[in-house]
Amino acid sequence: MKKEKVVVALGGNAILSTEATARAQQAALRETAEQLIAFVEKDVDLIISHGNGPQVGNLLLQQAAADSVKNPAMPLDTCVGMTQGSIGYWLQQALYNALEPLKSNKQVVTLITQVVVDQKDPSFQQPTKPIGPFYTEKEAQDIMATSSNLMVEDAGRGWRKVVPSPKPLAIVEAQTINQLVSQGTIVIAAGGGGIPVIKTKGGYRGCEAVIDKDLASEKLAELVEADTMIFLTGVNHVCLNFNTPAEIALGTVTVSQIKGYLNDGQFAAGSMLPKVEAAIAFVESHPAGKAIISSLANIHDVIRNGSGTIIVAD
Ligand SMILES: Nc1ncnc2c1ncn2[C@@H]1O[C@H](COP(=O)(O)OP(=O)(O)O)[C@@H](O)[C@H]1O
Ligand SMILES: NC(=O)OP(=O)(O)O
Repeated sequence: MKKEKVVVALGGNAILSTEATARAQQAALRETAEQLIAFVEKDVDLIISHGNGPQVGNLLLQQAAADSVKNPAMPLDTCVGMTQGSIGYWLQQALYNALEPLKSNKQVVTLITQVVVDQKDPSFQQPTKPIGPFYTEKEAQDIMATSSNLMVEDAGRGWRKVVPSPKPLAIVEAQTINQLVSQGTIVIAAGGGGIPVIKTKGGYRGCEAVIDKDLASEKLAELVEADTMIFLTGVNHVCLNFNTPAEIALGTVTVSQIKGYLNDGQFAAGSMLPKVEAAIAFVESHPAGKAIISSLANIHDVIRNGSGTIIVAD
């Protein structure tokens, strides 16, 4: 019998909780992997993607700090590839260790993934994706005055560097991902939104940008014809009137209903909005499928009891 194919997009708190050391991120991913084992117990075909905003911004700073003729700073597309490698390594190892007590013979692989974008995407002229550490406004103004960096205020949390974030159009390795997952391998793919590449007459070429991981994960789910797309973030449900006394948690909603809430401005740009947009895009592309937005901590309830916000076709 054909297994359910699930794409899980991991939010920032799955990787980085307190500090950005390798040890702390590996510890966070150990806990994440233990939660993700619920999908192995359910016996689904599993593809996992993840973000890299804090990590790729930190890596760029490290590159700039060490830049010299003999040790040149790497460009942003290469840094995205480097974070796919490091976060993929941590998660892959954590998953193997979490699988060990189950005596499962499941294999786990991290796939370096290139995501095709349009060279003319307006985001190249107007950077929108916050990456790296947070700064005070004063620090941000000083950075902008002394460098070519563009900084913006990020959802009330502080100021961050912003980089272009073009829309994902296609995934170069989609077929390989599908082949691996159909053999029963857990595939970690499109990490950090994938490495942005443009298609030229001479072949694919990397470009300096960071793709939104929710949009890239949706594109991946579409291309591998997933049955279910799950966004795991910091809240159990998408809410109306979020963080107010009138907050209402959404359970199962249709695409039309959630589009209405979106048009009413219920979802914050840069946080819940891209998840809701990606969920809508997935269900519209695959009306038999469903998109779920919930938290890692709630994953057992999502799997067993249909908890979380579930977006379905009308
Ligand atoms: N309408 C909303 N309903 C629920 N959460 C919301 C809403 N608007 C903003 N949020 C916040 O957005 C967060 C998800 O965005 P973010 O932390 O950027 O994503 P990620 O988990 O992918 O890193 C939630 O944990 C919550 O704090
Ligand atoms: N690439 C990306 O969207 O990463 P974050 O979710 O960590 O910002």
